[in-house]
Amino acid sequence: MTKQNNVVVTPEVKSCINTLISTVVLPSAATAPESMAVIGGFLGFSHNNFIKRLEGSNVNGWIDSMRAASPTRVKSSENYQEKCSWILFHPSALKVFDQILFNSKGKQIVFFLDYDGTLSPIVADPDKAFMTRKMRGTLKDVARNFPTAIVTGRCRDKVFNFVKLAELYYAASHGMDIMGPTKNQTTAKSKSDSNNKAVLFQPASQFLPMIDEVYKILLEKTKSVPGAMVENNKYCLSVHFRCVDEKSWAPLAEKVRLVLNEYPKLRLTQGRKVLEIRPTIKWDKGKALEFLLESLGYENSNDVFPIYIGDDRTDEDAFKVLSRRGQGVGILVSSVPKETDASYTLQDPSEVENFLRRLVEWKRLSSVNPTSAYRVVD
Ligand SMILES: O=P(O)(O)OC[C@H]1O[C@H](O[C@H]2O[C@H](CO)[C@@H](O)[C@H](O)[C@H]2O)[C@H](O)[C@@H](O)[C@@H]1O
Repeated sequence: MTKQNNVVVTPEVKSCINTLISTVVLPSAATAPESMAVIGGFLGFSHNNFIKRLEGSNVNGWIDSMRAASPTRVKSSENYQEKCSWILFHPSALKVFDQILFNSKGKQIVFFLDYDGTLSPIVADPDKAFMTRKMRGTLKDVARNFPTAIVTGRCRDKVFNFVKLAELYYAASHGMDIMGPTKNQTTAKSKSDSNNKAVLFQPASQFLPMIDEVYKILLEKTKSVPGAMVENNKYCLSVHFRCVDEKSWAPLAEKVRLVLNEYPKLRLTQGRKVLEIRPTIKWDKGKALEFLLESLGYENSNDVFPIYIGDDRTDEDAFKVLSRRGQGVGILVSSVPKETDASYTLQDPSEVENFLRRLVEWKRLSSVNPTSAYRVVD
C-alpha cells in the first residue's frame, strides 16, 4: 500500500485508476461520461443528484429529493467508473485500518455510532430494525475499551430497546436527547432525571407539546396513503415512505407540507426513505458530537481521536464537524457512491462490526504488548 497526494493507493485503488485512465483520461468523445471530469490530475464527478436539501424547496423539489434518495441505476459501466472515482477519495476503512490506527497514536479514541443502517441493516418495518447478537457483543467490548455513543434520529427509549447496553452514551432524537452511561461511572458532567439516569442535555424540551400535536395531525392526514407510517421520536417525527408506492410520494409530501405550513418553528429534512420533522433550533448530530466531546473533557484538546460511523444524510453534520476540527475520522456506511464529508467508507453493518472488532482486538494486543500496538492485526 502506498500513499500519493493524500490518496491511499491500495491494489483495488490501483485497478480503479487504470480503468479510469483508459476510459476517462483518454476517452473517445463518444464514451466519456458526462458527469465525470479530470480536475487537477484527479478525477471528480457531479453528485448534485444525490443530495438536495428539502428546506425551503417547493413540493416538486421535495419529490426530486425523495427520488434522489434512491437513485435509479445508471449503466453498469458508468456505475463502475463512478464507483472507482469514489473509492479513490473514500477508501474502505478496513483497507486503511493501519493508517487510522497510526493517526490515532497517543490519542483517546472515542466512538460515535449511528444506529439504523450502521449497527442494524435497513429493513421495511422500522420497529423490526434489530441488531445482531454478534454486533451487540462487539459493541459491549467496544464500550469496555473506549467511550462510546450512539447518535441516532430514533427516540432514546426505542434505540435503547434495540441496543440494550447501559454502558453507552445515547444522543437520541438527532442529538436532542443526550444521556450518559448508567452502568459505569462517567466523567461527563451530568444531572439525574426522575429515573436517576444521567441526562446530559435536552435542548428542545419546549417543543414537546408541538411535536405531539403535529404527530397526531400527521397520523390522521397520512392514514389514507397506503404504506405511509409516522413515527414519534419524541423531539422529532419521521414520516416513512419506504413502503409507499412511488406514485403516492407527491401526494404524501404535499400533505406533510400543508401541515408544516402551520408550524414555522418546525423544519423538514430527509433521511433514507423518510421525511424528518424537527424543531428549527440549531442542533444536529454534529452539535451533539461536540457536546459529548466537551462533556468528556476534550473541548480544546488534541489528545482525542473521534471516530464517527454513519450512513445517513443527517450524519453528514457530524462528518463536517470532524473535518472542520481536523480531528479523527468520519466513516460513511454505503456500498454506492454518495456525496459525503466522510473520509472513509464501510459497505454495510457487517463491515462495521468487522472494523469495530479489529479495533477491540488491537486494543487488547496493545495492552498486553505495547510495542505491537501499531502492527497489522488481521
Ligand atoms: O439516525 P439513525 O439511527 O440512522 O435513524 C434515522 C432513522 O432511522 C429509522 O429509519 C430508517 O431505518 C428503518 C429501519 O431499517 C427503515 O425502515 C427506514 O426506511 C429508514 O429511514 C427510524 O425509523 C427513523 O425514525 C430514524 O429517524
